[in-house]
Amino acid sequence: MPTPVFCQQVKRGQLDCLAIRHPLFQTDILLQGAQLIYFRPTDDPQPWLWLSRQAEYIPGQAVRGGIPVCWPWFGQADKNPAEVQQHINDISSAGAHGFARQQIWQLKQLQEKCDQVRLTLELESQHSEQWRGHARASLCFTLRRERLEVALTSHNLSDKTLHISQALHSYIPTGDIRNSYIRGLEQCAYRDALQLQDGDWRLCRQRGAVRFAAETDRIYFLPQARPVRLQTPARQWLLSSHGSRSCVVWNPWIDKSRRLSQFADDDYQRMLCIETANVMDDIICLPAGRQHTTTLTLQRG
Ligand SMILES: O=P(O)(O)OC[C@H]1O[C@H](O)[C@H](O)[C@@H](O)[C@@H]1O
Repeated sequence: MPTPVFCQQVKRGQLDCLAIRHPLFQTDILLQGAQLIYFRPTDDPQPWLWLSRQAEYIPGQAVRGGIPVCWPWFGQADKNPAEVQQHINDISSAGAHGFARQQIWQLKQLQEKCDQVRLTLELESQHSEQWRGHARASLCFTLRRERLEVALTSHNLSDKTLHISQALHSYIPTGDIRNSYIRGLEQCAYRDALQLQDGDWRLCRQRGAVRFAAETDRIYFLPQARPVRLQTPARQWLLSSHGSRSCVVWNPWIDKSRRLSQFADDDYQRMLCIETANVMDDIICLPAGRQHTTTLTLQRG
């Protein structure tokens, strides 16, 4: 790799961080979890991702904000399809959202240009205490003034079929959650993780825009990849995806905010998560040697 001009490795608390100071934008990406925690075009006064003011930068603990990577399983292990669970050694002790967000990724590629920076981080996972699988996760960031693109590739390095659930767990800022809404999910079926019906998360259908007036934790199923628009009081965001047919929408609201780590009691008013996912019916099935890429593009709407 040529000597970087815009990118340098710095410390954020106890964690190593790639700080990119390009004339057109600024980004911070932690090597732990390949977690992007900051992105702001130089001519924009506001960062594009929400990051907790109580964020802690400690080894082995995901930071609350930015874009954590949930891989090779999403959410609680026991809520995953049996195909995903079969690769997890001890379901009862398996942490939520897999292990990739707590591990150190390696910088494999950095390409700096006058209008963009592209960098790729990789994590190779062999059989471990937690997981029976051999796969490589690569996260390629393409950073430009007008858009942020994140591509997560899972590559099955084993000789057996592998099943993965995952999400790019984007935390988006809003000035006021009660005056924010999402368009693009109208008529989509979703599972409501806060309502049980016959032992399963209740299956519902979205009527109109998604609005927020209570705790929200839903998995939407998209019949085909389509962009999602978030309207907040001051801004509109456009999230586009490829390789994903499921989208998680989450806001912890009042009670859960009090229980969350690295989260102020009133933070729920200023954030929401729109997660580009591959979960439930949309998990990734990778035959030996195959790979799959899921891409999120975030831009101002
Ligand atoms: O607190 P974390 O492990 O980061 O999870 C935060 C949230 O992630 C997802 O959005 C899940 O759907 C939620 O159920 C969960 O509360």
